[in-house]
Amino acid sequence: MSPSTPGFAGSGPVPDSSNPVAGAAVSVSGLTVRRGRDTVLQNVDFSIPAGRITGLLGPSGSGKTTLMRTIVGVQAASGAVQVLGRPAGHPMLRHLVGYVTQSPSVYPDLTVEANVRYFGAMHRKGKPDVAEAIAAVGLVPQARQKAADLSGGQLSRVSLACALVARPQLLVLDEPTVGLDPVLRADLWNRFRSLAEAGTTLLVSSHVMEEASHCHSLLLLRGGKLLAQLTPSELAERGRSNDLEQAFLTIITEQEDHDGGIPARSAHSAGWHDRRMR
Ligand SMILES: Nc1ncnc2c1ncn2[C@@H]1O[C@H](COP(=O)(O)OP(=O)(O)OP(=O)(O)O)[C@@H](O)[C@H]1O
Repeated sequence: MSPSTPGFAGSGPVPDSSNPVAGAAVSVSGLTVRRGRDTVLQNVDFSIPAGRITGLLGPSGSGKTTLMRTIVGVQAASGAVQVLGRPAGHPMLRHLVGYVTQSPSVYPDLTVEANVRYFGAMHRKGKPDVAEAIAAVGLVPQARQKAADLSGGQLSRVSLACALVARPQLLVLDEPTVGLDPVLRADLWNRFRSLAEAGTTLLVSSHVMEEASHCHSLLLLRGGKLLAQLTPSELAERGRSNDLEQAFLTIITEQEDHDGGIPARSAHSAGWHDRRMR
């Protein structure tokens, strides 16, 4: 949800997120995305359970953003992508799906409150919803400040509030915790958990493997392919380590060996460590 995604603007009744959709919120089958000459997602199949937090994890360039863009309906793709029972990008989904991009898209000349009010108005949300969304992201003290005067982490949280105010059934968050200190990061994960408990489905990308432990289910992407969909404890078991980053690297290495005996270049050339250093 951002000014750069006008497709999400609109009016009309917004279903409350306390009314969970039964079964899968998203199902993807045979998804392939080509960008230019490159195949950036290759024959991907998975489903995302409703009312759960699904983590989308993978090294830089593995296709996380492309996959999220496909789910929210702004990326051309082949294959089938069903979102809340409708094809991705269906006009009815505009009121049901919130998308927070990696780069915060807010109006710099408006205050935090005015930004959130603007997006709330598109979904017929009033003052209490605006106040709740701002409180949820810990920006009450900054509510009257112009967005232009905020830090990078605060700006990201304004974007998140602009999505939360609509109370979407599916919330797609591209690296929402980047640039946040550990306390705010923990606060946000608590908020995500509460949203899921109230029935919202969350798809959250991250490059910080420790964050995987906050998710109910994980999608592990590597080079445009889905390596696995599993729970954090299954990841630890399959990767033979309680360090989830190490466990993922083990799975990557095994996959490369399986795919043709590629030398175990994964740990450092996977982009994973570079990514963590950002
Ligand atoms: N506009 C574009 N045109 C062509 N290729 C693109 C375009 N945008 C991204 N790609 C390529 O698609 C692949 C997947 O990119 P994507 O942004 O989805 O990865 P990501 O996992 O989200 O990366 P990051 O974690 O760095 O944001 C990359 O190889 C990237 O170079």
